[in-house]
Amino acid sequence: MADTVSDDQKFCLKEVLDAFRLCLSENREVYLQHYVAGWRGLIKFLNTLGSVFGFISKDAVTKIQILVHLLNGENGSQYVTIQSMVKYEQGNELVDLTKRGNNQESGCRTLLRLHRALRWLELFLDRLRTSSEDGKTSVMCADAYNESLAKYHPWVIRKAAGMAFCLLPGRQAFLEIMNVGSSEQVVAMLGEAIPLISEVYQITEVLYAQHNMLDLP
Ligand SMILES: CCCCCCCCCCCCC/C=C/[C@@H](O)[C@H](COP(=O)(O)O)NC(=O)CCCCCCCCCCCCCCC
Repeated sequence: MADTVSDDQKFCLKEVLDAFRLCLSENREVYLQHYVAGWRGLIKFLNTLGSVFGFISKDAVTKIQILVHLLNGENGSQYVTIQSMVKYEQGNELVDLTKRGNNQESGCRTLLRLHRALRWLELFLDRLRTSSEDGKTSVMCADAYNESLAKYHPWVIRKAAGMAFCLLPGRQAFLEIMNVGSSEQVVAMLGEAIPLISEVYQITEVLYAQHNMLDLP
C-alpha cells in the first residue's frame, strides 16, 4: 500500500540524533545549521501528532525560518556557529537587550526561545526513556514543561499547552512514531541522544549567561 507520508516528511529519531551529534565542533562550538536541522526533525514529529499541536509547530517553524534566513543571508558567514552569531550580533548592536525594539527578529533572541524549549525536550525525553510501560506521556510532558518552559509563557499559552498534552498518544504509540524499532531500541537510542542534546543545551546556556543574554525580550 502506498504510504501517504513521503520519507522526507516522516519523523525518524535517528535523524535528530545525527543532527545533534553534528552540532558540536571540535572546540565545542555549536553549528547553527545542524541545530536548525535537529529542530526541523523534531517538528516533523510534532506534525504527525495532529492539528491540536499546530500552534506549537507554527511558532517553532517561524523561529527556525528566521534562523535559516540569517544563515542564508548576506551575513551568513557570521552565523556559522551560535558563538559567532552571539559575537557578531552583540558587537554590531543587533540585539535588543532590555526591551523589544528594532531587533525583534535577532538570531540571539530567536535561538533563545528554541534553547529554552530544548531544556523541555531533554527533561521530557529522559522521563520517556526511564518510564515504565504504562507511563503516561501526557504527565511526563506536562511535568517537563512545568519544570522548564512554562515559566516563560503567559497563562493562556500554558493553558493551551496543557490541553494539547492531554491528547498525546500513549507511550507505546509514541515510541513507534519514532521509527527506530522495538521499544528497547528506542530507549537505547534515547540514551544516546539525550546526552548530546544536554551538551548542546549546556554549552548554549553558559554562552548566553556569559553575555547576559538569558533574558532577552
Ligand atoms: C510531544 C509534545 C510536544 C509538546 C511541546 C511542548 C512545548 C510546549 C510549548 C508551547 C509553545 C506554544 C507556542 C507559542 C509560543 C511562544 O509564545 C513562545 C515565545 O515566543 P515569542 O517570545 O517569540 O513570543 N515560543 C516558545 O517558547 C518556543 C516554543 C517552541 C516549542 C517547540 C516544541 C517542539 C516540540 C517537538 C516535539 C518533539 C517530540 C520529541 C520526540 C522525539
